[in-house]
Amino acid sequence: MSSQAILVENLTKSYGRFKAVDGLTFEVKEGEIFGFLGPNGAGKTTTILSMLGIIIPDGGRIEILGMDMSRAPIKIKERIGYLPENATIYGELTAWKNLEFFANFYRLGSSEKEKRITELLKRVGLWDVRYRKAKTFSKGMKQRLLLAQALINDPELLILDEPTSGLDPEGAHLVKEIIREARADGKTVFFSSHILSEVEELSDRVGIIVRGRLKAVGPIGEIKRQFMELEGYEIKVETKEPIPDVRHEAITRVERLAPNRLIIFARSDIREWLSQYLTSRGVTILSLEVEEPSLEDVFMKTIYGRDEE
Ligand SMILES: Nc1ncnc2c1ncn2[C@@H]1O[C@H](COP(=O)(O)OP(=O)(O)OP(=O)(O)O)[C@@H](O)[C@H]1O
Repeated sequence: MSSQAILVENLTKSYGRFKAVDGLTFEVKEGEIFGFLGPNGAGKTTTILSMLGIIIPDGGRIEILGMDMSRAPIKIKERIGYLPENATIYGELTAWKNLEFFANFYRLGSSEKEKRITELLKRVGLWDVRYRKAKTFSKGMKQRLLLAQALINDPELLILDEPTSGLDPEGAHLVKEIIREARADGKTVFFSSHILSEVEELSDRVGIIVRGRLKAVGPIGEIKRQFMELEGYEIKVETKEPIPDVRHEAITRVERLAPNRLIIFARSDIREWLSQYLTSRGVTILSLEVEEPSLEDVFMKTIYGRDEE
């Protein structure tokens, strides 16, 4: 049994001459929530559709739950749940009937089917309105019904394309709760979003895609650290006495604001070294701060960063 729920290797897809996905490689581990973050048009949906076998990629390899997508698409689909971007429900059918319709695609006995539908309607908070036509539902209620639909076959892996898109904060919160519960149940969740805060809040690991390419992948904390190593730590130091020249292999640049005030740009956090160095030269430190970029900065710079120009 593989410990990866998803393996995407060197995935490439063009529409005409436009490369929507360009050599994408990442993996999603079993049991984790993986947030696929990127601006509109970055290639998220194209990647997802390739993972589902709906789009045939130009190149690369996709393994889902240890199976090759190009060889076992049907077997794979039986074990995953999918929520498309802008999915629609049957407005003329009740919540119950909507789920029943999808439950009929899977080989479930009728008591098993009823049990599953009951559980899911309760889980997504639609039990009390199960006999209401879905067209009377709010956007958030519709989205929760769609999530229940994606869960109908008790999938091992959930693939959700922009699951909170267009929802108000309350609606988005409920959707996030359902996603967390799915993980608590042992399911793996892959979801896409262009909303940084939500990806940060929900994901165990994150992949950032920009113009068809993966810009970073890993736990948010690690991505921030990697970025800081690349972009530099900004260390501000203020002392009582004038500061002598500071030299360290991690320092990329020094800005002297005053004889006793410096901003040091470095590839690592050298505060400890700096404080020892200055103290050993009889300089009293008044303040020593390091500037950490917010994830917002990381994201923005990843998108509009130098190598993109
Ligand atoms: N069938 C198609 N024909 C031509 N171009 C396409 C097609 N589908 C997508 N594209 C283009 O490929 C790029 C990637 O689209 P994709 O839908 O994968 O991005 P996305 O990250 O999911 O964005 P969004 O969040 O806006 O859906 C976009 O520039 C889009 O215009």
